[in-house]
Amino acid sequence: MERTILITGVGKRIGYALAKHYLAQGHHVIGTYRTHYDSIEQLGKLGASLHSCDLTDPAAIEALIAHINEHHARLDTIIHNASDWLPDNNGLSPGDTMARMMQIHVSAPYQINLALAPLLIAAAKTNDDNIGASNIIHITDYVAEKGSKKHIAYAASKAALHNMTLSFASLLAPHVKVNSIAPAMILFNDHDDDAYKVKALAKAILPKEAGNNEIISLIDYLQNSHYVTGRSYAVDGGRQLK
Ligand SMILES: NC(=O)C1=CN([C@@H]2O[C@H](COP(=O)(O)OP(=O)(O)OC[C@H]3O[C@@H](n4cnc5c(N)ncnc54)[C@H](OP(=O)(O)O)[C@@H]3O)[C@@H](O)[C@H]2O)C=CC1
Ligand SMILES: Nc1nc2c(c(=O)[nH]1)N=C([C@H](O)[C@@H](O)CO)CN2
Repeated sequence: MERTILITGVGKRIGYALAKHYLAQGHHVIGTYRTHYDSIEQLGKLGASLHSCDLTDPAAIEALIAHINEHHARLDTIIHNASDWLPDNNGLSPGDTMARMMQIHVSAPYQINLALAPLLIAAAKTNDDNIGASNIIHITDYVAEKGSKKHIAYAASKAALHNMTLSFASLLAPHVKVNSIAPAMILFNDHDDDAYKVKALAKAILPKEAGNNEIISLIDYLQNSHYVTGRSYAVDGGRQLK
């Protein structure tokens, strides 16, 4: 079935891979971005609807919501991917650090989910099996359950994002499923040196950089399910067993 899928943070890495995957499958992708990379041009040429939206800007969030409600007849899936992996020693005050993490990872998804839920419900009802036919996916992090000594505010905000999975799953049943995906070592960053990579890989009993497809395959499964909701799906190489 052809879906309309909203993905936040499509400019690079996992969000970009998700957008390309669903465009290649013939779905309609609505992508938000902050920085206008060449990748945004590429996604536009592939047919994506693209919106500049800094999730720390309330006016930009309101404009995104208004545009989607006015210009998109249906919405089947929201993937909250956009994220800022801010360490606590980032130069901002602790108050500003926590406020930024909660804004991007909690407040923005909260506003978007509440405003666009009617579209998700309406889309689900167009399906023969309309139970659990639409989806919200919150991409959290393994550290939401474990904590992090160097990313305290980030980890707390991802834990709050998972708590919203529980609340929205109850609120939007039976037509909309709401699930978390809690990744660990999916993609290194360009600035990661060999020492960091060795240390990071050693944290899991499956020591590998998992890659985008681990997330893509799980989202494909969640979208096609009609029975899984209110849960977190770990993609972490068995870190809890180390
Ligand atoms: N990569 C990994 O190994 C892991 C990833 N995750 C989670 O998976 C998801 C994707 O990860 P990854 O692709 O590595 O993420 P990145 O940090 O590489 O990119 C995140 C995206 O979010 C955007 N973004 C950041 N801040 C804002 C903002 N204020 N407003 C709007 N957009 C913003 C970025 O835009 P811009 O390009 O402008 O910065 C970028 O497109 C994230 O939720 C992340 O927390 C969790 C654990 C491990
Ligand atoms: N927004 C982001 N969140 C996270 C990233 C990232 O690059 N962007 N990376 C990680 C690490 O891979 C970490 O899981 C390694 O243990 C975590 N979150």
